[in-house]
Amino acid sequence: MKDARGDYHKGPVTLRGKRVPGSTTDQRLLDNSGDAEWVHSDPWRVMRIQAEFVEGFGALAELGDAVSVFGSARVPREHPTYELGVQLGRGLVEAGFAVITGGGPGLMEAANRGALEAGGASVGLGIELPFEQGLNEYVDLGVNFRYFFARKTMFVKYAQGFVVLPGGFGTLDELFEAVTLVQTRKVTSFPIVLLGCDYWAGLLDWVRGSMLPAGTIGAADLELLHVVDTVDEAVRLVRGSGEDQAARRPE
Ligand SMILES: C/C(=C\CNc1ncnc2c1ncn2[C@@H]1O[C@H](COP(=O)(O)O)[C@@H](O)[C@H]1O)CO
Repeated sequence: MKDARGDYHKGPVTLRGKRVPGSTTDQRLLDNSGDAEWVHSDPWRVMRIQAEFVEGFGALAELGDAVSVFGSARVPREHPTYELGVQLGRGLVEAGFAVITGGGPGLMEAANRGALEAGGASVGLGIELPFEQGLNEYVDLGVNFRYFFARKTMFVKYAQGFVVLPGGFGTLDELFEAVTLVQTRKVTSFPIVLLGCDYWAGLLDWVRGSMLPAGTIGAADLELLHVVDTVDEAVRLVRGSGEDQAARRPE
């Protein structure tokens, strides 16, 4: 609406001069003619983003203790690392955790499969991709996201820790998002476990041999990553942190 000075106010936004629209918001709302391009505009995008958060929070609020598992979308079922993923899903459920993955194929499917077969909650947070394959068949609670950043919030908000299986760029993105949140203390008591010493050795060497001497991380930051070779060790590390959190929880 226009004020006495002729300024046009649209929520917190003030428009002046040639930016003042020739029609009011109500006029545009009630005018059914014209093209439908507006549904693809940023304000509508914000509504869809909000809806993703609301739906994600609603679906996961009662999940209970959970661990997010990341790993390659490309590892086939016959590969030994797939079996490691199945065992991880199983081990986490036996330790009392729900398992949250990206809901896709490969090692996500493996962890969901282990979780489901062990009788636990098996969550898949799917993402809309051009080459999307849908949720894997071992997900029993699935939420599909259009936006990576909304989905990432769910991985952190509803988990007590992360276990990271071998993976590519997607897995590294999720790993370093978590590391940054812990490093900047946006989340606390949040173990990040890399499962597969051989696979992760090169990355860890580079972190120690290049990042540390360059001063882009501190020595204490190295402690943020736990690298292990067995499911038992991974589960022990995330369970340990769960106990820390329980001890600090108010009565
Ligand atoms: C590549 C293929 C399918 C991709 N489908 C995905 N579905 C769900 N989540 C995915 C998918 N691809 C990547 N992600 C996320 O990134 C991580 C795996 O990425 P990487 O590059 O394979 O390591 C994973 O944790 C997901 O959250 C068809 O083969």
